[in-house]
Amino acid sequence: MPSILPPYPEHLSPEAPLTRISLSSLLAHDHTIEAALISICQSHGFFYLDLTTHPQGQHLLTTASTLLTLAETAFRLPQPTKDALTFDRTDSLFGYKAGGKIAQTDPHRRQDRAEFWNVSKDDLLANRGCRAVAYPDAIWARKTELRTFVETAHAVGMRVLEVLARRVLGVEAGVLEARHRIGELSGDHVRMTWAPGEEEGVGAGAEDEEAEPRPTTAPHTDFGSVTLLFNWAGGLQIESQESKKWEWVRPLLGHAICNLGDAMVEFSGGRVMSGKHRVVAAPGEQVKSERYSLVYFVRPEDEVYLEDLTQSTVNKSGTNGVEYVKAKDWIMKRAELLGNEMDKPMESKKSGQSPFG
Ligand SMILES: O=C(O)CCC(=O)C(=O)O
Ligand SMILES: [Fe+2]
Repeated sequence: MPSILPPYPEHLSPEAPLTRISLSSLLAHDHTIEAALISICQSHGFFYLDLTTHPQGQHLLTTASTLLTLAETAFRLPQPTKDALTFDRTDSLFGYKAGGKIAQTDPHRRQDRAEFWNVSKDDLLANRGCRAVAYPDAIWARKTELRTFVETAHAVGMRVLEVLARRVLGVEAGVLEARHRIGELSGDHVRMTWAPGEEEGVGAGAEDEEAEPRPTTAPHTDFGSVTLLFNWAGGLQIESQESKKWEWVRPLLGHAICNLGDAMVEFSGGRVMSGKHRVVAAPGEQVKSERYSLVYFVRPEDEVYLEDLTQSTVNKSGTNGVEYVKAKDWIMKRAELLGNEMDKPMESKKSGQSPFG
């Protein structure tokens, strides 16, 4: 945990009612847990993943804590060093993003506060054909830990996809597996995020519940398949499907927060959900603390079509009225919406639009 974080407020409402799924049970193919997972994915798509009782989970927890120390170093690099590695969003997703961006999907058009370092899975694993982005030495020196984090997080994501393939899409487990091979080029990456602390009283819900807070990370749905998130301070909120109100997500020790992204909405023909979320100033006394998070995005391979896999025959040419795009193009289009340069929202068949995840 970032050095001595003040406690999360005891009573903070509304709180997102996230179910806890045990990684041990999931890896043991426990039917009750699989059923719970399916029902979550068909409603809001967010859950806590209890990592405490399985060696793979414990490994993720230890590595996440180690990588937090890397994040502390990487965001403290001189601003010109960070700026020089800014990704341009039309060509690459990997490198640095400063705060101050306005998301196209944010109706309030407020500048975000979070900085990102996005480190590509393909660079870390030296996958054939990767672009080999130049990361700062401080990051590259920790590539061994980053690599094991990638391998374990990817394996956990694949287990989630395996359950959904068989029991929601009604296809063989291998159908999704074959579209998310770790050794093939994809938009998968480790994201470290950082945002400065704020003055007391500026947090969402602090005084005026209706006031629109400046986002740390603007409202979005993730656009990959599965996301694994580690955060230590509060501030993450999920939009309730029913009330459309923002609900707080309490960080839980020993747990990751797991959610589905829009690629899974496409693959499943709309049978699963990618929940809309955002990050605002941490609640209570935590508001003054710097906020870090660590994310792994499992995404489809670059050459994979974002098609509805529940349909047995798919016509990619568009002559049946539906034109499918390849994951690489889809992800780049979504990423272009990150900044404030773009005016046009892009079209999607089923999922909500978001510039971030
Ligand atoms: O920082 C967090 O808690 C969430 C970050 C997030 O949603 C994202 O990077 O897509
Ligand atoms: Fe996200």
